[in-house]
Amino acid sequence: MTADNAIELEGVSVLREGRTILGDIDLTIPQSRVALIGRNGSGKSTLGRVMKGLIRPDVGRVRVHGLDPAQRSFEALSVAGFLFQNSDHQILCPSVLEEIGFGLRENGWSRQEAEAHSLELMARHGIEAWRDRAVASLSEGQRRLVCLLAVLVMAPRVLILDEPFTGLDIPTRLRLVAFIRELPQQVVMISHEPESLKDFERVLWLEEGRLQADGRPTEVMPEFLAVMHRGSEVAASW
Ligand SMILES: Nc1ncnc2c1ncn2[C@@H]1O[C@H](COP(=O)(O)OP(=O)(O)OP(=O)(O)O)[C@@H](O)[C@H]1O
Repeated sequence: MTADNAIELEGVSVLREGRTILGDIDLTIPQSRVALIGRNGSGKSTLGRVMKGLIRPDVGRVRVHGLDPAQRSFEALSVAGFLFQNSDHQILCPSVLEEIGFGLRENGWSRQEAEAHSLELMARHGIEAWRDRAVASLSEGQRRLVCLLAVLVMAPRVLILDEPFTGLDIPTRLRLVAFIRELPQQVVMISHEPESLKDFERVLWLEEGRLQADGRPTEVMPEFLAVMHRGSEVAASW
């Protein structure tokens, strides 16, 4: 079955060096706000990358709004946008305007068209004055916003955000939370911060590449936090 407004995974496994990084994941995600939580190394980024098509599963099938995200067509490549945890992994161009228009240029838009479209998006977010600034001269929070706009300019139907709040101060984080709240896209967010998940409809908790729990934040978060705090007590008793 394929739904054109949901992310679907059927029997998805990812294996590396003889280890199961993701094991037999079955999911249908029609909700518009979904969080991936879990301890370090539990497979969250891998699952996000599978949804974006950056990793092809060794076993199983993925469909994002009806498309295989690992297909090389423009439609399939742009169905989901991925915001990397570290903006240095995403930034490819020297200036802000070039960075935001890069994906459009790659997809055959002329420089003029890409710049006009990018500037319009920048103006909507009040940063058109940054057009010629070197991306390297921006703060981490500003770079995160540029990366987010470089993803949004492609008009993806789904946004996958890998720990977008890491390293941001409280005001910048709150601005980003508000920004994400208003997005019309379906959002899948990897986050360790319970505070940022208040608006979320569904939380998927991964443990060692498998689904440990799946439900509303009020159902999943108390148990998750209790287990994580027990983990820290074990660490403290070493
Ligand atoms: N290419 C690879 N080769 C071997 N092992 C890998 C590879 N990619 C990921 N892994 C392993 O898969 C596991 C899951 O990694 P992943 O980055 O998905 O976890 P995560 O939950 O996002 O972790 P974190 O919270 O630390 O970012 C880790 O043990 C990691 O070492």
